[in-house]
Amino acid sequence: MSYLQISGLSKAFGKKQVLDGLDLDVRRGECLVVFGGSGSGKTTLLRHIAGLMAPDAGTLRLDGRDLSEQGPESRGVAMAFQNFALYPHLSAFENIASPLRARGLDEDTLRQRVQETARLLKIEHVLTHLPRQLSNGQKQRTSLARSLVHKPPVLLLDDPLRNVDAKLRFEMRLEFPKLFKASGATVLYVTQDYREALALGDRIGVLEGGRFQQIDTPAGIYRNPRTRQVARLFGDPPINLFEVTPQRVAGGMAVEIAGQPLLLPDSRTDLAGQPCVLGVRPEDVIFSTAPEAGALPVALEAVMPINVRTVTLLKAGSVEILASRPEDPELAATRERVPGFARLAPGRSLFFDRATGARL
Ligand SMILES: Nc1ncnc2c1ncn2[C@@H]1O[C@H](COP(=O)(O)OP(=O)(O)OP(=O)(O)O)[C@@H](O)[C@H]1O
Repeated sequence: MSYLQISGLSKAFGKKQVLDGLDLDVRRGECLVVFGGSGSGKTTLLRHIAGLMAPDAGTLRLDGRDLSEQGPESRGVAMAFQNFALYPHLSAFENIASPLRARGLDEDTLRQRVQETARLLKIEHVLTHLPRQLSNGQKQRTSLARSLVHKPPVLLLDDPLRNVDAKLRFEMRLEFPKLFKASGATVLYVTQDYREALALGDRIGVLEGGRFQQIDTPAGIYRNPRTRQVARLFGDPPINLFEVTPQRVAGGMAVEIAGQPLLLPDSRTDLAGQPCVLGVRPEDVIFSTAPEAGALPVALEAVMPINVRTVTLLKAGSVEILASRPEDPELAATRERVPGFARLAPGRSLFFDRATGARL
């Protein structure tokens, strides 16, 4: 059942049609990532949901209620921006408490809520600090705590990791899914980074041309992109694209690449004779030096080692272990705790001296 329902949302700025009849259904408690290039209208969409902007056409409903008559403060929607502005003269505690004070909450409940949220974000130890005494990561967490503290039913996050360093981005990406689930909020999360989208979204909406081109799970978007454009947006190195006309051959179907035949492993006989574009992800191209029937003759010209991986956080008691595997959207979509076992790859352990740090 859809919780936030947007139908036919349109918005133009002058001659520029930014949103063009956009439809979106968000389920209660899910994290929906709004993914799209710069200027595709992601922030504009969030501003409409928050009530900071009125649409030219279309309707927005939250839990069955029409939002058009409701001002920003009565919608139950919290929005956090790229630049998390903290009040410089207030402690982290008071910054987090500010939305509760504005609502006139009693002191005991307020303290309890702030503590609880700070614990969730691992900033209990810096609550007395002023913003200038906080590291960037702690500032980030403090502003997130401020967005979460009054338990908004809907949380809108506008590219919150855009301006943070790589290490913090990585840490927060690992923590966000658990944090969102613990908060109970329905989250709309804007990003331009496809890895972040794959890592965080229960579903991802690809915004282009004023509408969602596809809304699907990360694995669905990655494995079954609806268009060539969507296929190209996800994946680094990008998907290989070849203009081909599949033909029936003895043993199945084949295409011609650079004048040489390549046997297709999938029997798409319905495409025989139809000019089309073949898309193959780099991880699905298998190179070998041994000749194989139906394989395309190639030469390996260059090698570039890069890390396109799916990273997992494992816990043995309270000990955290990072593990990574080749990019794996199915695994990346895991939100539940999965019991299992960890082994070490043979011949890869490095030992260092405890006192000097020297390699043993
Ligand atoms: N208030 C406004 N007045 C005029 N044009 C606007 C206004 N707000 C947004 N735009 C234009 O609408 C388009 C979409 O802007 P928006 O900020 O929604 O994009 P975005 O997808 O969030 O981009 P980015 O990822 O770069 O933040 C842009 O071309 C922008 O210049």
